[in-house]
Amino acid sequence: MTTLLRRSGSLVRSSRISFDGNLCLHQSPYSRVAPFHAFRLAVSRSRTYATANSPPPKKSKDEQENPAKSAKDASVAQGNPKPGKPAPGFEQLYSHASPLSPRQGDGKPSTPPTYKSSQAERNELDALFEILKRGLPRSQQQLAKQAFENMKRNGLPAEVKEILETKKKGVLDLATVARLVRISTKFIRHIAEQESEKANETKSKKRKSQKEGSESSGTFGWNGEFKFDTQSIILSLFVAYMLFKTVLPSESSKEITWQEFRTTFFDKGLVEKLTVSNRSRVRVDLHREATARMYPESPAQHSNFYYYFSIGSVEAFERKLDDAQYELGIPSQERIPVAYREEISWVNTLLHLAPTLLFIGSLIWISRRATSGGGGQSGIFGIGKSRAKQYNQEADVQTKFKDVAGMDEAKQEIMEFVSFLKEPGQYQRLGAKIPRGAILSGPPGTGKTLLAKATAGESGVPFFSVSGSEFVEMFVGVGSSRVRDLFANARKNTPCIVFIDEIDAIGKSRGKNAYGGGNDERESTLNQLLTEMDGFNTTEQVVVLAGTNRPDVLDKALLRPGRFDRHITIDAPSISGRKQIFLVHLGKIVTDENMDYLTGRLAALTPGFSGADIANCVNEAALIAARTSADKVTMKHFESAIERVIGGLEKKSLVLKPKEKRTVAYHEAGHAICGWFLQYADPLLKVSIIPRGNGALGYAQYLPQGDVHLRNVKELMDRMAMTLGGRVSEELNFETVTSGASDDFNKVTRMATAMVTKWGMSSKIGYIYFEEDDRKLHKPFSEETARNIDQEVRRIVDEAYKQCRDLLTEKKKEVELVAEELLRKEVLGREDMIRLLGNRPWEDDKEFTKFFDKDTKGTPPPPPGETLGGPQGGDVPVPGPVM
Ligand SMILES: Nc1ncnc2c1ncn2[C@@H]1O[C@H](COP(=O)(O)OP(=O)(O)OP(=O)(O)O)[C@@H](O)[C@H]1O
Repeated sequence: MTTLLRRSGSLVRSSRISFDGNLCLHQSPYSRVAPFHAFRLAVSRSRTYATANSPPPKKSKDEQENPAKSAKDASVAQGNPKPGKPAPGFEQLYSHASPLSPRQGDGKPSTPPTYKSSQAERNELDALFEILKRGLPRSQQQLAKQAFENMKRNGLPAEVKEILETKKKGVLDLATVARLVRISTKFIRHIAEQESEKANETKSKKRKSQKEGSESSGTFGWNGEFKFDTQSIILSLFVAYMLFKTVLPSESSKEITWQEFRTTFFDKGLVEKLTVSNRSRVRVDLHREATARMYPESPAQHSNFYYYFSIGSVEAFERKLDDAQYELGIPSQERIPVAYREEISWVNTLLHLAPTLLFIGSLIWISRRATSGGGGQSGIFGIGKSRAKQYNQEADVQTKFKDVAGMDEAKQEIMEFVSFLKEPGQYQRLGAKIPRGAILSGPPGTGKTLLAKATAGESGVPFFSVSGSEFVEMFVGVGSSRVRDLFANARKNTPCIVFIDEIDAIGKSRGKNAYGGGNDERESTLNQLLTEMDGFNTTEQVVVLAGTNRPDVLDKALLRPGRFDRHITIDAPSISGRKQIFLVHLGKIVTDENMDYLTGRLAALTPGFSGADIANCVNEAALIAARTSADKVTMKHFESAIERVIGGLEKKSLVLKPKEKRTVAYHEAGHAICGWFLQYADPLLKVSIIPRGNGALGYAQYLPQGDVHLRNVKELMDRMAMTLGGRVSEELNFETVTSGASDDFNKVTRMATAMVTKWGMSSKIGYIYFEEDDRKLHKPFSEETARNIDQEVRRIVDEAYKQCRDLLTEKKKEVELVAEELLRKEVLGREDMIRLLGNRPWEDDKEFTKFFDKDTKGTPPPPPGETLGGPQGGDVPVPGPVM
């Protein structure tokens, strides 16, 4: 017997018998009851056939005539005079068309009668449940219990009642037991169905509410669709792993020693199979049921759990196992099977691959970071791609020619490109060659980019905008590759406009770099550009526009006809141009000023302003108005904005000493008197001795004498005399002079030098032009000429000085008058000057004066223009062509 027990196979056999035998503990009628699952199969099979094929049972005539009566009779016949209602939740059981279902007259299942149970019957039910339970899987035991409890509580169905009656009589045959099992199964299934229905209902309600929630909030919730993006995959993997870890016991295997293996499992015959992995580890598979019975607390009963032990060598293990089996007397045909296998450990494999994966990952990450900052191209392969931004003609390029004020000639020139892009046929028919491109050159902010955009907007074609510097990269060959890519893109999108801003970054003249060698990368980029521009055929509607502030440094090859055929120069706007630009930008501003007067006055006040300066000024005025909580922008705000743009913010915190203030006032008065009494100088518009942000101790604005294009010697001499007015006034009114006139001297010297070396205004030097080139080490003239130039410059400045000194000596009283008034009021305007000095002896340009002399509202005439001399500051008007 001992031997038999130690044999694992025998143990299993005996355990099965005892398990089945548990069901038969009660002798008599139950003793041969088959396990529950076998009945279940049989019952469900018979039910299926019955429900599918049998017609409802025929009713007797009496039943048909009086169904209620017949039901009552039936109940009475069963010894239960008052049939009750079915137990709640059991109604449906009878509502299915099955032979079990009692039927009403209309063929619909009727509510079956139930019978109140006695205590004895309830005890019987408990006993029946105990028997049934053993044949049920654990998951169903709870449901079965619930079914029996329901019966006890709410009444017994007729059939159950019948079975209990039969049992009472002591004759419970196999067919009756089968009936009992069938009814119980049905109840259990019914309860299970109800629960799952309930669960489904709750689920669908939840889903519905989630859906509604996500729809109403406009966010995307889970809608049953999988999105295969990296983040979802990683998230799902993580959730799956966490679930796996939660559902499965964290310890799915446990190491034991050989001794434990022997005493705990092997000697007790619990081992089913051994598996040797990688010649170092033995997995022990146990007979689970037997182990569970012997060690109820052991984790070994879980299907995913196993024990293992390590071995030194396979040979030693086999020897030990043989010895052990021999000791136990296990015959060779019943010995424990041993399998061998080689396993690959994923963890080890991953650890081996980790450095390589890490390296590749870092490479990809670095390349992405390196290129993503610059303009949207990602990945190391995107480095040679063009970074031009493409503007869509419908959505992005809304600029039209009406938004570009002034520069009528430039617009005229560029208009031809628009009509070429719109109607190419008209040109091609006449055999005209279409210009390939145009270079727009001019000072910063004069509207070159704006004009190019307007060209694209008018012609309704895609617009590629790129800056010259975006071709430049530290890698060799990237520039030319980007040029190639840009033009390839453009060709795919014909007709289109390509705009290269700041083209001088790549288009600089080759070989001009005298020092330090050439820049091969830049030159190869330029060569590629030249090639691409040559590469168009006449039918390709790609127009290349380029903008630059330095047309003088561009390579000649770039400018030749066939590439950039048109050279369009955009200068700082004239007074009428400024007026129009103000008009464009004032469109968005809330103001009730008279537009004609406002734009005229502002244009007069802003000589030398570019379009960008004007846009800035208008915006600044709106900001000032907003800061003071005004409802509209007034002239005062515009004037403050102009002052601010020119001179910077007033520095009220910087308080000058009385002596310094006096010097500044006399200095400014000197300039003002010269400007008032010299015929070709500019009369004062506004002067203030409040220091401003950029280091100037004062600020003055002079009325410009129209847009001047030529200056004669007399005008230049008057301007130089006016510029020296500050210092001369200091000399005449104080014991000593200050450093405040240095910028005046700079201006005067440059004017005088230009008169001598460029404008042929010195009879001694003659009609010679000497180019200033700071990069050249040697001057382009001899020592003697240099000496002569110096003498001539000195002579001219001395003459201007004399002229100024004579005037200010004569007008010493007036200087004092103006200076003292300035000291008192800190700010003087044109009206103050007229009040103090009378009308100017010379006629001023009406174009300008009309905006200031008309000003009867007392608004101080505002000021763009010059900043007044602090120690390092400048003052005095700047004669246009001289500078
Ligand atoms: N003629 C104009 N009409 C209306 N607005 C203008 C005009 N010129 C310039 N502006 C304003 O100035 C801004 C800057 O102009 P833009 O960028 O075209 O100058 P740019 O000549 O290309 O300057 P840069 O040479 O520095 O590139 C424009 O956005 C516009 O608001």
